[in-house]
Amino acid sequence: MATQGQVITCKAAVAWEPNKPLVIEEVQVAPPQAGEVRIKILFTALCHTDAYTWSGKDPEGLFPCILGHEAAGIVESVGEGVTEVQPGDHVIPCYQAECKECKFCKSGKTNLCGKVRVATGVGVMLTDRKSRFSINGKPIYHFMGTSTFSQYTVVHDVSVAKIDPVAPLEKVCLLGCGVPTGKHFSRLGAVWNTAKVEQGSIVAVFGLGTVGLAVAEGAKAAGASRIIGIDIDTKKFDRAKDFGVTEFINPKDHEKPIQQVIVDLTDGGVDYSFECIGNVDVMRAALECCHKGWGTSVIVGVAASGQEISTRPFQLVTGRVWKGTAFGGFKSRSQVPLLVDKYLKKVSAFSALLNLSDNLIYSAFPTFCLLFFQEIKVDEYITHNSTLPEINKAFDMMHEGMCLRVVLDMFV
Ligand SMILES: NC(=O)C1=CN([C@@H]2O[C@H](COP(=O)(O)OP(=O)(O)OC[C@H]3O[C@@H](n4cnc5c(N)ncnc54)[C@H](O)[C@@H]3O)[C@@H](O)[C@H]2O)C=CC1
Ligand SMILES: N[C@@H](CCC(=O)N[C@@H](CSC=O)C(=O)NCC(=O)O)C(=O)O
Ligand SMILES: [Zn+2]
Ligand SMILES: [Zn+2]
Repeated sequence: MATQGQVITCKAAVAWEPNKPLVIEEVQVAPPQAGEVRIKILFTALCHTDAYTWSGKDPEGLFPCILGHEAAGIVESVGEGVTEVQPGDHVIPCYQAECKECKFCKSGKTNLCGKVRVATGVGVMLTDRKSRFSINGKPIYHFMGTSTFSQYTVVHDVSVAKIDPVAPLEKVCLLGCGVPTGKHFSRLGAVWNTAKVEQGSIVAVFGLGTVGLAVAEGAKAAGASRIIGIDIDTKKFDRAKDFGVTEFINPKDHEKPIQQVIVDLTDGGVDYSFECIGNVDVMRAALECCHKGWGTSVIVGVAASGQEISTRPFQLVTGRVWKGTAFGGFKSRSQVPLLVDKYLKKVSAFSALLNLSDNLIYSAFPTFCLLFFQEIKVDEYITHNSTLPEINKAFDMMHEGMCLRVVLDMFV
């Protein structure tokens, strides 16, 4: 039966209150309005950021809401004026929009987009500042402009990446957040976009979850000579070797501050460090373990409301650089489809070569070819598969440190 223009009643995991178990509810999903797209979500993964907002520590967290932002699905219907996708298209909803028109998009300096952020930050759609989700007339807030813990969701058209229909949605759903955030994918992602790790660099990765391991993998591909993985959970260490980590440190094994331990081990500090946890004390350690004069530290983790970073300004005066990254610097609508192509090994070498200067093509060509044609790891980050009704157990696994990504089949 055609559902276009109709309210769809479907199942969704609703977060009624912070920290209270998600409840599988029958929700009503209104048809998309102008500039909106309704998507049938087939697979969604859980990211630590969902747990963060659910915990009540996100200043933008509103309840009741439908969490979820790492997913893939099929367009069910589109609102007026939507031209770039149509029903039946395979898509990845992107929490980071790309309108291609706002000053952010046009700047060439950032992947952040300003078009719908004001609405997605308060759980509504831009057109009328209302939610498309309700339960018996009670509105339920959207989350990150995606709300993928629902069998159907409505998103802004600037937040939809159309992908090759051949791609397995149960795998490429991971390209909606965590993996690209850290991964290089032919000189893209946090390691390349944000920090530009060079051959021979010493890299420290704090936090060996999906995001940290993707950073490690990217650093390895960039030619890092040492990749030091730091985690307080030693069961993370074995798996991390497969993602390129060469040395492990558990801060709990040391009396000295972890930054001092790393400085001592590296003749003055690392060239690059990445904080992939969301802990402001660790962010400080990650900056302070960087080498004087040039060390760069990238904040990837998301810290709780009220938390602030600090260090002695002398750390920066003496040449260390403190940066951050959102979605690894990727432009969502234009680059997520390329990541999918790369996963499918179909992307054209030519388009990537266009991104390189002549000198770089000449000097980096052999390395580039190696990187470009190497297989894209995505499946390796999926440690568990589950279903929507089992979502609370999936989050338990995350909190116990049992998993990397758990992918939920939304219709089982
Ligand atoms: N900036 C961005 O665009 C994105 C940021 N994130 C953020 O990145 C962070 C990591 O996300 P996931 O990998 O999904 O999380 P995760 O929970 O899978 O991994 C975090 C790791 O940090 C370790 N850890 C916790 N406290 C630690 C400490 N004090 N010292 C050392 N290790 C510690 C844990 O044992 C775990 O292995 C989260 O804060 C998440 O919100 C996630 C996606 C995108
Ligand atoms: N609402 C949060 C913001 C958290 C945050 O920084 N999110 C990251 C993505 S985390 C994905 O898993 C991000 O890209 N931020 C940029 C943005 O525009 O939100 C808070 O206020 O703490
Ligand atoms: Zn995420
Ligand atoms: Zn924009």
